[in-house]
Amino acid sequence: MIDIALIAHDRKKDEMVNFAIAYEHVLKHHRLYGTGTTGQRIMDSTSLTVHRFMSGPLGGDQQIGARVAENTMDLILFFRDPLMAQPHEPDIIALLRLCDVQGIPVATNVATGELLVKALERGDFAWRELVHKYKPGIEG
Ligand SMILES: O=C(CO)COP(=O)(O)O
Repeated sequence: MIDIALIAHDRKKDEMVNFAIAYEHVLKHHRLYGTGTTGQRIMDSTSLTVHRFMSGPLGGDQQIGARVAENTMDLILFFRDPLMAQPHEPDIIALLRLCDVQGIPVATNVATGELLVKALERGDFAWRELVHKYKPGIEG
């Protein structure tokens, strides 16, 4: 079981909901987190439970970024809108930067998201469970 963050910009939320429906059988075995609206949309359309942080523009990306900085988030699925300026662009860039700092897999579009979830399904994220196990103070 790993910790997965699900985030989608407004024009990508339908895509994220469809993704969550399609891969519910995989996602249901993991701890799920999301920004406020994305998390709610997923819960409205699936039987998944998503721990919701703040909405993105109000700091949700930063809250997830804090988990990444602590090395307690294992996979980020962040379907971004490349054609619409976001008021919280610095928060988004900060989150992606922290993923690179910690070497956390991050998908910024649905195609990459599918590849990572298929990798998750076949056990390629087992190494992250070891990170949880051997990191003091982190739930394992
Ligand atoms: O803005 C977001 C990510 O940057 C997403 O936030 P919401 O899921 O609350 O819409």
